[in-house]
Amino acid sequence: MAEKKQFQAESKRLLDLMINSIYTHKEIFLRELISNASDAIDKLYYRSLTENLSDVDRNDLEISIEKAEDAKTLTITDNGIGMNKEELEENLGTIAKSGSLAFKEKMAEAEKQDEDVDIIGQFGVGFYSAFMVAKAVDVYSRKYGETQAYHWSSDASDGYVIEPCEYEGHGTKIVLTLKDDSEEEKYSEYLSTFEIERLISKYSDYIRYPIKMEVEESVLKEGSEDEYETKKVIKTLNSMVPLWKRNKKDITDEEYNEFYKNKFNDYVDPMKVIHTNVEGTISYTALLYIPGKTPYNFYSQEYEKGLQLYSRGVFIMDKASELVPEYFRFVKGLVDSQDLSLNISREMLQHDRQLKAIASRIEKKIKSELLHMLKNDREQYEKFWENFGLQLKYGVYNDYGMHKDVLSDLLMFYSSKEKKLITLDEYVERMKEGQEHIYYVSGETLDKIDQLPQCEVVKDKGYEILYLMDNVDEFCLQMLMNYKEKTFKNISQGDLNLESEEEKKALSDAAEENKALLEDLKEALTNKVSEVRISARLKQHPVCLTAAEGMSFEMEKVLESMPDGNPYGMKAKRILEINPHHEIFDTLKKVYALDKEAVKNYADVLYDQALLIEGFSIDDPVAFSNKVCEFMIKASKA
Ligand SMILES: Nc1ncnc2c1ncn2[C@@H]1O[C@H](COP(=O)(O)OP(=O)(O)OP(=O)(O)O)[C@@H](O)[C@H]1O
Repeated sequence: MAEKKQFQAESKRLLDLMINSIYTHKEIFLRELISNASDAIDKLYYRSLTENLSDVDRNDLEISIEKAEDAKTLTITDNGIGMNKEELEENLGTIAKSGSLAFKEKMAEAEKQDEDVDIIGQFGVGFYSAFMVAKAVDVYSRKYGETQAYHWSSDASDGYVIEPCEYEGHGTKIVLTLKDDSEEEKYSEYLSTFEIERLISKYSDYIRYPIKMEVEESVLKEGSEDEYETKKVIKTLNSMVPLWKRNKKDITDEEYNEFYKNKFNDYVDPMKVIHTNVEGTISYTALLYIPGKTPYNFYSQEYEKGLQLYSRGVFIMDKASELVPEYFRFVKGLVDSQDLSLNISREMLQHDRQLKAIASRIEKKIKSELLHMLKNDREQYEKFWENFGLQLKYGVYNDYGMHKDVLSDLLMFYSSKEKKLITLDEYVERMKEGQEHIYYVSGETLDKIDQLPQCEVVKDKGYEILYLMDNVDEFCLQMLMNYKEKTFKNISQGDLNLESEEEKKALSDAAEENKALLEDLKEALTNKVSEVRISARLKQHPVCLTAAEGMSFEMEKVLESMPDGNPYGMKAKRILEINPHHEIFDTLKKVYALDKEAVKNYADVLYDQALLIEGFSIDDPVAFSNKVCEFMIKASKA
């Protein structure tokens, strides 16, 4: 008796999840097993072409399904590449590829919340899904080119066994012993010819190898013209035409969507399907999808971009990353070209001229489809933006701004006007006459930004402001430098130059008159601010903090939040601005006239207030609170 082995810890947990699954779409197990079978045949066929294997004939490659009502077994057989002992162990005993951290975390989360729906849909758990419907699974396999076959078996509860066995030919046979029917679930349904045909046509119709099954058909009796008899015939259940090879107008949305979900392991319909046929110096078909939801690991290193690559319908490789640029890495799909060599390897992809040409056209196609969506279906584009906008902004910033021109028309930001998303083009279109800059300001949330004192004067002038909330936003605008010849201007930084000549004069007079006061305030805030000045941007609020040209506050905050902190202590140069029209300024003047020392406490409190408004923490909250109390007590005595 062969030794019983235990599943790797994660596999065991995944299995338990499957066995006890309440997932309503258990029927997907068949699609998963057929998809594995088809992959295995793909691998063999690919080898046969690249290695000239004479004993593999394309016409013999197939998947077959057998059912036995009495034994309650459903068997799926392929004559693909097969697995040897090590591969059985590695592929079926452990969650090899999916054994990633994110997967484990997600699983722990799902277990905690008793939620299996998400995890099954999101990860396309493949082989293990068999255990949703089977109480025992037997896998018989013989690897192509090897003589010994092996039998892997498990009833899931107690590990698995691998032992040598007899097996004719190469490939894999998977026997599922279905669970017993219960009140809630009728597993025996999966043994009905009608149900199997339905599942194959729903999920696996496009599989490029025949899926065969013996069925009973009523046929005319030999020699008779009206008498029928029931005969057993082998029927091919799938049409075998790859979806992307079919005529676009004959494909329904549902077919596109089902294909996407099956092939790219998603459980939500895609938001956009791009199916394009290009004929010319280089011919190809591309079937591209923009997912309807951000993949759970999209913004992590683990996410692998790329398209599946086919040559004349023969699968070459998964995730050919050269086919989509980094900023469109959310696009999933495949490319099939008759002009590509089957022998193309991953290393060669980068240098392949044809592939580069395809990639460049794909990039243009994606962009034009996105622009089309932006113009014709705003709601959908905004949804797209919420899902993947961040990636486009990174795209502008990365590679020293090399791709900014491709992306600038696709960008969106919230704006002060309606607190809605707008494009840069829309901003420029509705700029007021005489407006020179595209104004922006950064902050945590729309509401917080909208309250910023700095916004007042700009809004008063009737200028729109872009509200930036993502870390990358300012970097992205800095990289763009300008849009349609309008430069970007941070309203929290430097001079805004929005005053009339008259106002300018009044401000410089006030500065001149109060020079000593401003100097002493600055002195009181030594090492904290580089300047205290009369503000040209405040209307109602008493104070604000602005940054000198160069580094902005937002950039400082981003640096601080980096994993290695801000090692060189780079800080934005702080300027404390005081509103000369606010009562606090008169108070300062009065106090200063009576007691020059007394303004120091005012300086501290005003500075701390400005820090809080700007979203910084204050150095000494206790001192701040004590000083505010002191002022309150004094006020009550006055
Ligand atoms: N019929 C088969 N023939 C040969 N190898 C197989 C077969 N079924 C499964 N395998 C091997 O087992 C591995 C694990 O299969 P599983 O379905 O769990 O995941 P996957 O197919 O790699 O991923 P996913 O289902 O998420 O696309 C496969 O990658 C493949 O190497």
